[in-house]
Amino acid sequence: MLLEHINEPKDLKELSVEQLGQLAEEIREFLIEKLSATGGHLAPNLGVVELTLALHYLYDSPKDKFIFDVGHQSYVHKILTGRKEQFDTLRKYKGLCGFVKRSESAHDVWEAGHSSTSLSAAMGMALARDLKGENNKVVAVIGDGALTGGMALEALNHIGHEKSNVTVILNDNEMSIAPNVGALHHYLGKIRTDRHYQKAKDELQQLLNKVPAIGGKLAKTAERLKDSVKYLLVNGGILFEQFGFTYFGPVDGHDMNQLLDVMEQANNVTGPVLIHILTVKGKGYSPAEADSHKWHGISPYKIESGQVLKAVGPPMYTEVFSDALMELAAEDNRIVAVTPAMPGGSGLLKFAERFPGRMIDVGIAEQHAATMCAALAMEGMKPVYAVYSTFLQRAYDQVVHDICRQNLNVVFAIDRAGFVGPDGETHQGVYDIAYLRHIPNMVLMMPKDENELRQMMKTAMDYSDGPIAIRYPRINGLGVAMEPVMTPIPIGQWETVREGDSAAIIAIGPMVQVAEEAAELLKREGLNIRVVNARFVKPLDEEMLLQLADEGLNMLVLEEGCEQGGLGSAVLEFYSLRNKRDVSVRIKGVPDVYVEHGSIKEQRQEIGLTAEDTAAELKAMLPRVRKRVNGPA
Ligand SMILES: Cc1ncc(C[n+]2csc(CCOP(=O)(O)OP(=O)(O)O)c2C)c(N)n1
Ligand SMILES: CC(=O)[C@@H](O)[C@H](O)COP(=O)(O)O
Ligand SMILES: [Mg+2]
Repeated sequence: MLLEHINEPKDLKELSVEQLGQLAEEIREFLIEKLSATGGHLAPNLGVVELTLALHYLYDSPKDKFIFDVGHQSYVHKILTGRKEQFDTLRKYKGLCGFVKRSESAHDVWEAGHSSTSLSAAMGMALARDLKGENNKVVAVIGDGALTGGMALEALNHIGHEKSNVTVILNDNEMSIAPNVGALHHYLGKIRTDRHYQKAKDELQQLLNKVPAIGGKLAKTAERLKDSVKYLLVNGGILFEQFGFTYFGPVDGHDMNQLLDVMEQANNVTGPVLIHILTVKGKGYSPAEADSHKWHGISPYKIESGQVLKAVGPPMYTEVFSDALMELAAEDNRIVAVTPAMPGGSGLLKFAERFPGRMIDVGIAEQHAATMCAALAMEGMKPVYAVYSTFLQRAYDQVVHDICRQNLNVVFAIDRAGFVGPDGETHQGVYDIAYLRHIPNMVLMMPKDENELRQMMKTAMDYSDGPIAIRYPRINGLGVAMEPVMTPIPIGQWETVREGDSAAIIAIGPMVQVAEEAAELLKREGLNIRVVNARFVKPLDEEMLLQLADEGLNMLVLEEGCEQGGLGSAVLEFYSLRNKRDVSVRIKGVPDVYVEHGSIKEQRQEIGLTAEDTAAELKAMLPRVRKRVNGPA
């Protein structure tokens, strides 16, 4: 076994190309075995084994800087840089991060999790290098999916302009998470299917050979035609060449010899270089090769059968959203679903099958998706922008400038709101309450359970006065009864789910259940805690807030979102703006920290968002309670 002797990149340098090939197979077996227990981004990593070996074989990390776009395909890099022993902790609490992580290794020079940032980072590092008079290599590895992200094209444009010494390795496996989309994808496809080019080129040559030697101008024209057509055919990377890059490729990204050869050639070129490699997502594990969409990010599985060990239970909120949307779309053909490259994760695959042409995947283009939805609404359609909370951060200006300011009736279906678990700090959906609620015309709501999500879907579809957003978490529902008819909820109306006169918890989303559990704990201590389902962040239920203040109840606002600017801030602002000085409000949410990977349960424990924490928080707020003398409360 070669892998056991590889503890840092220099251990690769003595290996032969054949040994590198053997090592690649050992790494594949390692990944398949380890991730069967931990889950993770298996397919992307199986596709970059040879590439990552070639990088560490040829270059000198960390002096030479490797920047992995998104970073979900950095497991091989981690194996080669001294972290293979930690793979049993991958994406677990306080364990190995599933993305590049500077605190883990000096070889991790740039972190991500969100797509399409690698080329901008590469430009910055190259510029710093040049200004400091240093001479290290800067290499960005970007996938064909990430290349559809606007930032990547902005950076490509700038790098070509600056003619910086940057090497871009385009890992083209024809997949984003789902099959990739876009004109660029089709362009790459043309280059990829070079056998057609090859055939055309050969036919052209044979044709020209048959033409009897013709003198004069015609001969010259024919020659020029042949050369320009040949150039175009041969040099599929014409687009990148026009951007100022020297294009190499397409290269078989699993052929060590080809990879090393082309990367050595590229090493001798000054200015921007783009190496286009063709890989297979999921290479070496047949279930992943057969369905790399499913195996992009996978739960633990049985290696032999490829059977995924999914926990059973009530439907995920995403599934409830998807079913409700299809029910509503069957009745309203204005409804169009828009996703930035997440049709699977956002639950839109069945919708796309059932309503052909009404599910639009724009690629990794959250900003474009938002403004396109604004225009769809402007023209009388009912766009449903399905997006993860964390990825909607990319489109903040478009939400303000194009959608809310023009007061357009876009429905935001914000998934992964709150803690997301294993993806950790780059993916936590804990900022959208803060970055949406202050925008004029926005309506923002969150259900306490899956049945209320259905009601909110109907509420949103019936609402036509401007933008409206529903946020829901990356968890299973509570298993509550689902009312067959979706009944809309009056906009801005909260709900008291538990009566009480000792204090009140104002909770949102899954925190309502936590609040009820805390109230149950405190009941044993003679406290009657009221629980309010603050299902609208905007508008607030002003009547209920004034009533709570009039009753003089101590209030604890409980939210799985940032405390600064969140629901609690909204409540405090409400009272302050009305000069209500004699109110007691405390906020319990996510403090000013990043919450790293682990399970959602562990993340709540770390932050103090459990029922026990909430009970303790409330007791600390209340004057010592005298035991009731006459019987239970
Ligand atoms: C801004 C943003 N939007 C969406 C995602 C979700 N996402 C993660 S990886 C990925 C696809 C990346 O495709 P590609 O770059 O081709 O890499 P591959 O997995 O094919 O190796 C997407 C859409 C993200 N991480 N960041
Ligand atoms: C790397 C990336 O951003 C996506 O693969 C993300 O991990 C998907 O998240 P879900 O697993 O919540 O769909
Ligand atoms: Mg890809």
